[in-house]
Amino acid sequence: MTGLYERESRSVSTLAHLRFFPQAVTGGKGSMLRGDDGRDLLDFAASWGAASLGHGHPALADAVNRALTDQAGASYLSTANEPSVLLAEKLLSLVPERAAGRVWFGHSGSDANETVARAVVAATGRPRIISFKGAYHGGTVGSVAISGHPAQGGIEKASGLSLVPYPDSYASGSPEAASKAALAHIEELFATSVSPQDVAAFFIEPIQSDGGMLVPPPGYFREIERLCRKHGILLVCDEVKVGLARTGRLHAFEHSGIEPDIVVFGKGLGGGLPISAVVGPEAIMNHASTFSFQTLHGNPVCASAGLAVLETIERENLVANAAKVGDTMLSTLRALQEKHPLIGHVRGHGLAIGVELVSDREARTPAIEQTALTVYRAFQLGLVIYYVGLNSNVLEFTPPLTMSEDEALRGIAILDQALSDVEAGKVDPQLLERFAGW
Ligand SMILES: Cc1ncc(COP(=O)(O)O)c(/C=N/[C@@H]2CCCCNC2=O)c1O
Repeated sequence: MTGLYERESRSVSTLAHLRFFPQAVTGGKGSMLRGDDGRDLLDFAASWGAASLGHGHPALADAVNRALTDQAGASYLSTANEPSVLLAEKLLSLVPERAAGRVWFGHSGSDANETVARAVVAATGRPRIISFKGAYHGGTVGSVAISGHPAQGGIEKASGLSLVPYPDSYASGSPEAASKAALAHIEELFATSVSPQDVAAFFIEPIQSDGGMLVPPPGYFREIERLCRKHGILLVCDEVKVGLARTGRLHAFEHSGIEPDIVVFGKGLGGGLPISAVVGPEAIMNHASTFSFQTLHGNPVCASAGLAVLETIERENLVANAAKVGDTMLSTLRALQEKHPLIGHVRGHGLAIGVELVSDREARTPAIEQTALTVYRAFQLGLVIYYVGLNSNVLEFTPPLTMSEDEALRGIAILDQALSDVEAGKVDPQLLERFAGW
């Protein structure tokens, strides 16, 4: 345990802790973080996907410095400011026509999804919302209320919420079986307990990330879109973690061939600064004033960061980089399945990848302790990677969009060693005593 980590334990609250190992950093550049012990750490997490441009990207630093040096206030509540207007105009140009109405800015994916959950009910007069078991839409009261992640069990859900299963092709044995089962559940819901005309919105993740990096079966979300259109249900796509180039397309929903009514952005939009955005139809987004606001929403510094991220994604062709480097990672990880019995399934698109670890391939038994030991050992060897999943057994790869192929292969080599060490019983489970994970 390093000095900084010990000092943190005597000063910073644990309320926000989601800790897997004693990571303590003092700086970073590109795909690298600098540990307080001076170690170079290769970052496959990018702070849960927020550091989309890596660390210390000059375009982001320059944009933030300019916005702070000539500061157009610190909010958009009671004044327009140029950076937030420019960013709104840019986002409107990037989403499907049906969503290109107005843009709301927030600080986080949580406050964005919470705002959508309230606005769709208020604007449509429909009291119900559908979302998925395993979904993580946020950590605030109103976003937890429409989430389905087991880590939030016991926290109150929205009274009109229906949670339905997300199709899991690995658990179901095939994409076809997964899609059929998940769609049958929705048909049953509409036939027995929920009138579709009462449903304001269906919240989806185009890849369910905290639920285990679940990639939806081909055609599944086209069918969900068809049902939504048929019943006048707004399709809300939460692109907070896997959006904005991460999957090798600008929007992750493009892989499913759908056009959401409302698109939610966060995390990587700010490149490490707190900004989120909701882009949706004018009828929803202009339903009222003084409906959802916090003082620093739409501030010009974070809006400038968002503009710099979108411009850098275009200028450095990061959509193509995510696709290329991600394909290399997927094929390299799949090759490792031959060597490591722990690897049950490798899945993802671009730089949104999940590796599910199992202790029994036939039964697909979640390898919960081995997953925790693997990420701890990887950290000891110089790689930062976290885990997700309903059973906390899915390694999550969300590296900076700027990561190079060489860095990707170097990180996978470290992971290879970590898996070998865990499989050989060389990693002491007592290391996990102070790290509760999810
Ligand atoms: C699809 C999706 N939508 C919304 C959110 C909430 O974003 P914020 O944590 O910025 O409020 C998230 C946040 N995800 C969590 C953040 C907490 C740590 C666990 N890992 C995540 O990526 C998300 O993945």
